[in-house]
Amino acid sequence: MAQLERFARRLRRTVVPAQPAAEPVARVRPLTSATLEQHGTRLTVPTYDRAALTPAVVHLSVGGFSRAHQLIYFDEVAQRRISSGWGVVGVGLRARTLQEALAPQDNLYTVVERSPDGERARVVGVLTDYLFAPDAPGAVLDRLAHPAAARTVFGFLVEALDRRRRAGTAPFTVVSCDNLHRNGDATRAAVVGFAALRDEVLARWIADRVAFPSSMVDRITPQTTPEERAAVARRHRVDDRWPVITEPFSQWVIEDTFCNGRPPLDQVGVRFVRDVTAHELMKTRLLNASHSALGYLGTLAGHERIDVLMGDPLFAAYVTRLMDDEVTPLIPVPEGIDLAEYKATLLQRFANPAIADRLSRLCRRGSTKLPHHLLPSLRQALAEGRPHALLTLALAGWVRYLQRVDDDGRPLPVEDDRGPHLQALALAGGTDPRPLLAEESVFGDLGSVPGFADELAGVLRRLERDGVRATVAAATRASAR
Ligand SMILES: NC(=O)c1ccc[n+]([C@@H]2O[C@H](COP(=O)([O-])OP(=O)(O)OC[C@H]3O[C@@H](n4cnc5c(N)ncnc54)[C@H](O)[C@@H]3O)[C@@H](O)[C@H]2O)c1
Ligand SMILES: O=P(O)(O)OC[C@@H](O)[C@@H](O)[C@H](O)[C@H](O)CO
Repeated sequence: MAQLERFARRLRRTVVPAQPAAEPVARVRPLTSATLEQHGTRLTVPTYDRAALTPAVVHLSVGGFSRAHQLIYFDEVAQRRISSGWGVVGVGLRARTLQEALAPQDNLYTVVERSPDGERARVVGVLTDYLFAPDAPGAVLDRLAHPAAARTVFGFLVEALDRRRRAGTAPFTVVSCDNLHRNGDATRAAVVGFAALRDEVLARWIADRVAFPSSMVDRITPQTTPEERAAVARRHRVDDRWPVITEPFSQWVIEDTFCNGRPPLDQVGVRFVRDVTAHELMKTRLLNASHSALGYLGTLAGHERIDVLMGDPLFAAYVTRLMDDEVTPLIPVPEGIDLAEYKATLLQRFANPAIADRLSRLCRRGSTKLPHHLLPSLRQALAEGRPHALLTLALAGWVRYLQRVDDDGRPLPVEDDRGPHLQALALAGGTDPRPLLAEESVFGDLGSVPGFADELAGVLRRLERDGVRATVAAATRASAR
């Protein structure tokens, strides 16, 4: 629990107050290598020689989260002079926007860590280069191994590994940082499967020689809004085109199976373990499932932010009971973790008003998240005859959300690649979830578990008849008895 204790200490420590005391207002300067020294009088900036960094890590798909999480750990490795051997090259596959933002600022960017007490900002320098793959596939492959034309993450990885194999070079380790069950195994299956489509020998070489450690990543990082960008300029006098706002808490647990050198991340707070499963289950089944439950039910009740929702005793009690009564009995406790303390920290993190995470972010991509975070608990509770009314209510919240109207009749935006299809099924069923539950790619066999469809239908009827607040209150009361 050392990490959690550090987190609590950091929350208590005084940092830049959200409303700084009056002081002479410094000029807002752009962020570039040339202005770093000036920003250094107000913010933490890289003090290491960026030009001396070896670009040893390629991060595919750089988003707000990776900039606030994985890259911070590598930045710490450089900043604390542990090693200059772990610079990061970012690769974008979908959108050019981040490259457009970072190129004029020499790939520097600001991360603002916000707690209820105030905030601290640092400039991250460990991103030595950023490539937009569709514009520069050869350069991306050069970084990973050496050139060709690929389009997807798997295409790039397979091509690069093939070049290494042909050149007799050792393969690299592939670390997945997605919130997926056994994310390393899932990545291995996808990469090996992709390779097998073109060359069985290559596929076997990858299966035998490449390490795909699973990892658990955690740091709540909302999407940066234009208002946040303006606030960073106002408070920290740094004109960053795309800063990142994040919380003080951060956790990264990785399986110790690297095949070709391991970054010294253990010296900057990363935990290496033999098997990450217990950590991953704790995080995804408690944090991510609760996020989804609060996202859907809170949105139906007309809320927009999770910190405000957590200030509503009804929802705070609901999520506490959901975690304590229904999820905790189903998950193993990772070594060295005090689950009660972990859950208390989660409640505190959700309620952090300085982060003000939007429920719309928590609601997106339900069809990919629920099958990993919520449905496994529900299925397991049903199989073991354990309490599951609050999990069922969370699922009913998603069904109602797919029907796209909140309790006051306001329309809801659904951000999900499979949204239109699932919405049509949810709407066709009304309070009968059977058409939706028949979608086995999302629900597996849940629809055929005896009695479950009727149970879910009962909750959907109550939501329609009594509204979300009364339904949440009744289910939480019943759980407490
Ligand atoms: N934000 C958080 O609090 C948080 C915390 C832990 C884990 N995560 C995980 O990190 C990942 C990114 O989240 P984020 O908040 O940074 O989002 P984001 O929208 O800021 O970044 C996502 C990035 O991935 C790219 N991308 C999306 N789909 C892709 C695809 N099919 N192929 C290649 N690139 C693709 C996007 O272009 C973008 O650069 C998600 O898997 C999320 O679950 C996020
Ligand atoms: O990023 P998503 O859409 O998979 O999930 C939304 C949040 O639950 C997630 O980003 C959490 O904030 C994160 O997993 C915390 O570490």
